[in-house]
Amino acid sequence: MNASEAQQRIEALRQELEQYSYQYHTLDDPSVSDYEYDKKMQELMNLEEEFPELQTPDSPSQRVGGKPLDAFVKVQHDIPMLSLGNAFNEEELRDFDRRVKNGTDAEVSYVCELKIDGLAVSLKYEDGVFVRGATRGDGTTGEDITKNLRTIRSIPLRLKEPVTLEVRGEAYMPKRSFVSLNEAKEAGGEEPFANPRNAAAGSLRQLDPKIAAKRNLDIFLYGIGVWEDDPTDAHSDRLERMKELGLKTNPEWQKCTNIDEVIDYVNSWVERRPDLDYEIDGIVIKVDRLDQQEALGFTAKSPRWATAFKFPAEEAVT
Ligand SMILES: NC(=O)c1cc2c(N)ncc(C(N)=O)c2s1
Repeated sequence: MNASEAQQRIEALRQELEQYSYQYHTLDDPSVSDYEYDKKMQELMNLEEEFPELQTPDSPSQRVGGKPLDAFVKVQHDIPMLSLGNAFNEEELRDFDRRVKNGTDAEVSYVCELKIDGLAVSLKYEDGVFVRGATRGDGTTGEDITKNLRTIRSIPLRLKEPVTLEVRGEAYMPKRSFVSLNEAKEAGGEEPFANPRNAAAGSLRQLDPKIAAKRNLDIFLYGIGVWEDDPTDAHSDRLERMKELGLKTNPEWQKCTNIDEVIDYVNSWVERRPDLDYEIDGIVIKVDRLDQQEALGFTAKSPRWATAFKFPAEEAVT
């Protein structure tokens, strides 16, 4: 096989492997057997080894990259990753609703989303290619953990369209993975992690990507930072658009036309919380229309157009 034939075969294999990975990790709907996937991946790696000039960083073969880092590089967030104000009961949710209505002139709809108990991260895509991933850090300055985030199979290395944007989300460790990781740690005489959030944070702060790659981490994306020519005018549109681009969003979000519907949604998830395969520590409620978000603005550290209803700490995952 000559270089141009290899180039064609490599391109075809990359497309196939990216689609398989998207089906399996993002849609949770595998389209081929692991054997088939591994066979194609091995063929791609063999071709990239035979023709190293054809290797590119966005190749599916490059998920678990290189040698350990010496340290994490600091990165500045173009738009701060803020924390959320909290509500702990129904009355405080109604107070939030009153404040929102005082700050807007029209009817307000909300979007409710599960508050994932993991590590907040930012993913940057340029012309559709994943170029940088960072921790939230103090909201202004985070750490570059791109190599570790590339090992999360549900993070696409290339979006379905060549869009330039920065998205925010929560990397997390599924409950089942947390239990088996702690069993392995205890069997090896190592200190177990206290909870899945610490396990996810600990895994993503490893300097060696090979360790993160073994931790079966996952992610839900839920927000936008910088987005050139953003075509949306509501948060719910953004969630739909992120999904169209191949980004993994949480399927349980719901639009609510008033605070009573928000309270019903919150109460329903108090009951359903143990059924989830990942930990949540509450519900995030956001004003849906972006122009109303803009009118409401921010306090020194939180948006006025969102709040987090907090659940009591979940009983330990064992
Ligand atoms: N600190 C924050 O702004 C957020 C934190 C989280 C979280 N841990 N999980 C989900 C969402 C969401 N769906 O918006 C948010 S937003």
